[in-house]
Amino acid sequence: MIDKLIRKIEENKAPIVVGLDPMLSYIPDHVKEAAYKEKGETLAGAAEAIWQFNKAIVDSTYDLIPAVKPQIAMYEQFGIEGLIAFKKTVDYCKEKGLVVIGDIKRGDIGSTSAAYAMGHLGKVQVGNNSFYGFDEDFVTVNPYLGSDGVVPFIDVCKEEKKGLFILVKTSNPSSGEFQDQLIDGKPLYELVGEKVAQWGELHMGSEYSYIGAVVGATYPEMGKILRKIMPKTYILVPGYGAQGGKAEDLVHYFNKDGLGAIVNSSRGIIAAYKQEAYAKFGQTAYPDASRQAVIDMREDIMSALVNAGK
Ligand SMILES: O=c1ccn([C@@H]2O[C@H](COP(=O)(O)O)[C@@H](O)[C@H]2O)c(=O)[nH]1
Repeated sequence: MIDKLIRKIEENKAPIVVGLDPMLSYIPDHVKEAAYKEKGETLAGAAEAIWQFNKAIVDSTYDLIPAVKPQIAMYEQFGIEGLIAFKKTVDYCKEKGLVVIGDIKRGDIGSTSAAYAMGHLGKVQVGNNSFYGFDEDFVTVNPYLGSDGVVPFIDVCKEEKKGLFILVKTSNPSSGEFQDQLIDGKPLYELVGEKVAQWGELHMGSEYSYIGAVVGATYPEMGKILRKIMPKTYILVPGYGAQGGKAEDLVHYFNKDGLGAIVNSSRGIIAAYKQEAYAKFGQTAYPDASRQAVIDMREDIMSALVNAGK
């Protein structure tokens, strides 16, 4: 799957991911009204609104991008109905040829991690039958329970030819509380980065490993160091746009080959119609606003890479 992701990045000249984080407040009134008319102001109504909103954004952007990253929390808050909308979104994006990164941030003791891994990436056995659950292509994993929590995900990836993005240095303001703590003089995120690189070396695609890392756009100096520590690791970079990360800060997350990183934007794309720059599209043409925001993001990142000689 890492090779498919890289091929699609190269074909589209777009090292970008659209984050599908459909908060109800981002969904235009006409979409919510139609969904509530059909299913009521209920969890099912909210899930229908989410699904219709996502579908329109995917239809309007899929030819420009390699991948999407649905954030499961935005679906899970609506219970089972929300998870059905999550699954419909995953399936639809895959039908459209997109690589799907499930942002699920799981990690637990061994047997529980194995269950998460089977449910999201692999198959479960029921009697003589086996079934895929959510069936994303990659998922995000929290490594802070140690190898026991991560290895079950790696095992399923090996079997299914899928991949992971392991949290190394997150983009949020308080990420340093634990992640920057020094252990024998080295910050914890560097130790985690070294471990991710070791796991990765044992699980390679053609050029890059299918064991990737998450490094936030909001800490560019740390991103530069982590790029060196993890030369063959693909880095998923959240925090561009709405959280303040800028294209010129992100060039060091990429290798000289212009590959090695993929930058996520969620609110900046799916709620583009709410921004001043895209206001001319209005609520009804929200998918067109998202398309334009993807084009602008691609241009922003590609020109920064060209200026940096990558
Ligand atoms: O370090 C991290 C890890 C994950 N995220 C997730 O990415 C998106 C960011 O959304 P924006 O609207 O582009 O800010 C969201 O799903 C986060 O949960 C992150 O931001 N930082």
